[in-house]
Amino acid sequence: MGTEAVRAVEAADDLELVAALGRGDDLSAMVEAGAEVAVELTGPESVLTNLEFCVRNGIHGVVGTTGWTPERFDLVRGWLADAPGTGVLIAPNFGIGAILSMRFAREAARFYESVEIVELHHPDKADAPSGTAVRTAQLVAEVRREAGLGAQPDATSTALPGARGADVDGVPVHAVRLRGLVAHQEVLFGDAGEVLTIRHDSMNRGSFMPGVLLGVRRVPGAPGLTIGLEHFLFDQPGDPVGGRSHGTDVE
Ligand SMILES: NC(=O)C1=CN([C@@H]2O[C@H](COP(=O)(O)OP(=O)(O)OC[C@H]3O[C@@H](n4cnc5c(N)ncnc54)[C@H](OP(=O)(O)O)[C@@H]3O)[C@@H](O)[C@H]2O)C=CC1
Ligand SMILES: O=C(O)C1=N[C@H](C(=O)O)C[C@H](O)C1
Repeated sequence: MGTEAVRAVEAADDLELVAALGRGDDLSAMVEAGAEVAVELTGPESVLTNLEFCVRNGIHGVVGTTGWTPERFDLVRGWLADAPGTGVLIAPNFGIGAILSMRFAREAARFYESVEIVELHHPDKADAPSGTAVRTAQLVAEVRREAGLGAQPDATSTALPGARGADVDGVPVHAVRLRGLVAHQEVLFGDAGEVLTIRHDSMNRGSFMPGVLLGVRRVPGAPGLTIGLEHFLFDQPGDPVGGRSHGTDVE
């Protein structure tokens, strides 16, 4: 992802690549190079150190690294509270189709008694379930709560550990790791006599780059923490998903 992002920024006429850092490189190289925005694509074990450095130095952050928890988001909010004017976008998925599929899942959620998510990725992925699946489950669960839908039907009384997936906000999420895959997700909705499947496939990492570039262009104008690229994609006035006020959390 980092290699693709470097290529994408270099190819963009309106952006300038001033630094490209890898493991072990001195983060202060970003400050010395005058970086305005940093794109963070490493792993769950290093993202916090890198992002804290950026925020403390007034460098806006576009973060694709996954493995986030509510406690980790709170840490970022704490740093940003001391850095008014600095923006951080944390995007569980930069793929336009993935963001659309999350939106479609939100739309469908109130109509179905059952919902489960299957995410499928390459076996080099560190975190499970994927950030996208966690985010999708949370969005679906929020809509189910608002619609007054209760717990899902499930008569399972005996199961091997993991057989019913991870419980994310009441939504079972199943993670497949398979050589040959890139990044894929199915959201399965079920009700009496019908099943709706919303599937998205990322065929290569280049597919994430338009979203990365959108984040880089937009984050300087969005102080505070923004979770989800949809807030930059769907920001027409009156749009309930994208409407945002600058300087506050947007999730
Ligand atoms: N939001 C989105 O749309 C997407 C998000 N992702 C997420 O982005 C992250 C990266 O994915 P991917 O590129 O596939 O993973 P890779 O493992 O292929 O690449 C991660 C890179 O980060 C480097 N790295 C590790 N630690 C540090 C550090 N402290 N400082 C600088 N570089 C470091 C690694 O170096 P080394 O080779 O030495 O280990 C490696 O080159 C993951 O969290 C993944 O889930 C991925 C795809 C899309
Ligand atoms: O690690 C990956 O590859 C991906 N990670 C992100 C996630 O965890 O959702 C986005 C995409 O699925 C690819």
